Amino acid sequence: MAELVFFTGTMDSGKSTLALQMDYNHRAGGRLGLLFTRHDRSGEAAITSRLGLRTPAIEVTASSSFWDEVVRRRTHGEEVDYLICDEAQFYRAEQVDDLARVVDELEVDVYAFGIGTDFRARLFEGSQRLVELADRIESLQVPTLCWCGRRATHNARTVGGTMVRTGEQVVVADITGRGTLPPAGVTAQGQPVEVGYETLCRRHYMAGRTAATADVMGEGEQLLPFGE
Ligand SMILES: Nc1ncnc2c1ncn2[C@@H]1O[C@H](COP(=O)(O)OP(=O)(O)O)[C@@H](O)[C@H]1O
Ligand SMILES: Cc1cn([C@H]2C[C@H](O)[C@@H](COP(=O)(O)O)O2)c(=O)[nH]c1=O
Repeated sequence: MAELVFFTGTMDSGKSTLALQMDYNHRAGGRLGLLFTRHDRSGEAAITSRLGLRTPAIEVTASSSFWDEVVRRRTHGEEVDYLICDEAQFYRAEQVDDLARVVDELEVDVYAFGIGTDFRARLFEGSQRLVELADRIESLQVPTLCWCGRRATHNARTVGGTMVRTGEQVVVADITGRGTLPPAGVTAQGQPVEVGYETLCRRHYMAGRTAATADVMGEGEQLLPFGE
């Protein structure tokens, strides 16, 4: 039975790496699949991992139809056994419905990867629909850590180094100080903005405390060892 699986975790938790590993393993097992992404940080139609892997992918746009893509390819004799869908938080709800239909009616496995919530701790449209429809939801196994040592659960956005809670939902950018992107992002409309992201535990997300403000912590607050 084909299935729709949603692999989710914070930014930088290894989703794209896992997406490429899944593709590699299925391909090695003789299955054929298609790779999709939307707004990858590289600015290209590709799935890129911070471990250095990069594989070309089909760019999903607001009008893309997964159903049409699979049916068209199969009509031309192409085998399609599975879909790898990265940055799935950016997909429209209708496109996730489409993915579920591809699973149920075409018997194609769909492996979707994405962050659950945005910088305001609100579900992205694509992630919400995946949570509603997926056969299984898998959390990434290697936790990213907050500066305090706790497991990070939230994605904070900084503008010019300061954490913000308002702004456009989609601003493509990297974790501050990591990756190849400068500390700048680009909105869905292509506007440049000075944006970075940082993964935080809920406590520090709610308090608005990023690593930059850790050295001016309130009294009584201590760095915690990993796991607590
Ligand atoms: N130099 C490195 N050495 C070991 N692991 C690394 C290195 N760089 C990145 N990683 C791993 O890659 C993960 C990020 O993978 P990636 O697939 O880009 O994440 P995501 O798609 O979730 O944003 C990090 O959490 C870390 O585990
Ligand atoms: C929290 C948040 C993130 N984004 C963007 C930033 C990155 O380009 C991607 C996430 O990429 P990753 O592979 O999971 O690291 O999403 C955004 O546009 N809006 C947000 O609120």
